[in-house]
Amino acid sequence: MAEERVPEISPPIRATITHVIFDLDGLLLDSEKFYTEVQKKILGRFGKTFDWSLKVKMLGKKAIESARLVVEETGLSDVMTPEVYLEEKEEMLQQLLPTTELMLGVKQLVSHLHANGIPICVATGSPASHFKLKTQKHGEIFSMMHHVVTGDDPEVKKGKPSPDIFLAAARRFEGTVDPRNILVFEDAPSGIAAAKNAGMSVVMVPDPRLDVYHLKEADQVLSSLSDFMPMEWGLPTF
Ligand SMILES: O=P(O)(O)OC[C@@H](O)CO
Ligand SMILES: [Mg+2]
Repeated sequence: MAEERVPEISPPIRATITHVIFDLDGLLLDSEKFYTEVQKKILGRFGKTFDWSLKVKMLGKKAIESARLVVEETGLSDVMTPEVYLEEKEEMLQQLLPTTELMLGVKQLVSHLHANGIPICVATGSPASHFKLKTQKHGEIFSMMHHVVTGDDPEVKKGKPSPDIFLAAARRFEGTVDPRNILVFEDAPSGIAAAKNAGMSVVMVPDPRLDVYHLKEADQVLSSLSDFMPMEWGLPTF
């Protein structure tokens, strides 16, 4: 008797994606650990600890917004302004950021989307000067990005969870792009909220230490970018 062939069943398409926006820190780059290290060192000098709950609030934010949060929430306001706090961090970051490595699956996914003509870009809360330092070893990957929007861009009035940065990133693609056709990749709760506020779909690749309640607004949650299935989003398959 001939063996019965079981037809392959494709998963339903979640959305029809034509354009992709990548977050940077903690998503494309393993750079959050450097910001954490520097924050711990500065706070340690004042006998303060830098805990995970504060780190979660800072993820994805513009540098000055993060600095304000640290200074206010750790009671440093009497000894330091957010601006001085940023300056304190800078020297150590200048040493650490150029050593930044890519996260798992980045090379494969970015190269795949680029090779298949899907317009891709970066939207990061961090400033342009830090983008340059962090990406200097990874020129090939970042040359595939159509554009980069950083947190100090004049169009980014408010950081994530405001949709400003993702709407600015969408405007800089060629032609008019409907936000419903844009997929954002993010690691931060504030970034998930920003993408949803911009009317976009969002795949979250969270730090495993994040509490599950932070994951619920994401359209999909993955352990790493290497688990992403383009077909589920109407994108060309690997
Ligand atoms: O928006 P991203 O690229 O995550 O960067 C902002 C912040 O998380 C850096 O500590
Ligand atoms: Mg991030």
